[in-house]
Amino acid sequence: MKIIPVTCAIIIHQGKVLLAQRSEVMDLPGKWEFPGGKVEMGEDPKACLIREIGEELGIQILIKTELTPVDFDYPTKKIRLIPFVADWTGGEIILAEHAQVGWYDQNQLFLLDLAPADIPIVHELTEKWVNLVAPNQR
Ligand SMILES: Nc1nc2c([nH]c(=O)n2[C@H]2C[C@H](O)[C@@H](COP(=O)(O)OP(=O)(O)OP(=O)(O)O)O2)c(=O)[nH]1
Repeated sequence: MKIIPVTCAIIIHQGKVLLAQRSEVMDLPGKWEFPGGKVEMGEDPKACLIREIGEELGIQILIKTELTPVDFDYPTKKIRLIPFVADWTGGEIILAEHAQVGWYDQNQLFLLDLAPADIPIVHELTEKWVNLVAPNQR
């Protein structure tokens, strides 16, 4: 089975992280994830993420750092989830696809019913938190 590349954004704002809950009509209904989506043929992953965040949330982001991609096999597909830490630089959030979004403290993330591919990313985020978030934002 071919691996589908998917980008996702860890948007950190005022010391909190934006998580989105997938809606009933999406794959993995009800699961929480970092917003993003599939990379199109020939598309640069960062360009994909900027496009997906614009489409899904209606906001602009500035991509800062890439975390470690996660390969995950779901029953019907294999994905490579490519996470980028990003700042929210403009626009107001208007949901186009997700059921809801929320801003969470780093230590609340494991309380959510996360998409399984996101769990290693949340671990890495927790480990690197002090390096990723300035002291006045924590
Ligand atoms: N966007 C995103 N998708 C994730 C995450 N974790 C995870 O397992 N996935 C899965 C869910 C989907 O099976 C796949 C991404 O599909 P998607 O539905 O978000 O992407 P898309 O908007 O480009 O898809 P489509 O509706 O056009 O087919 O990756 C995550 O943190 N963010």
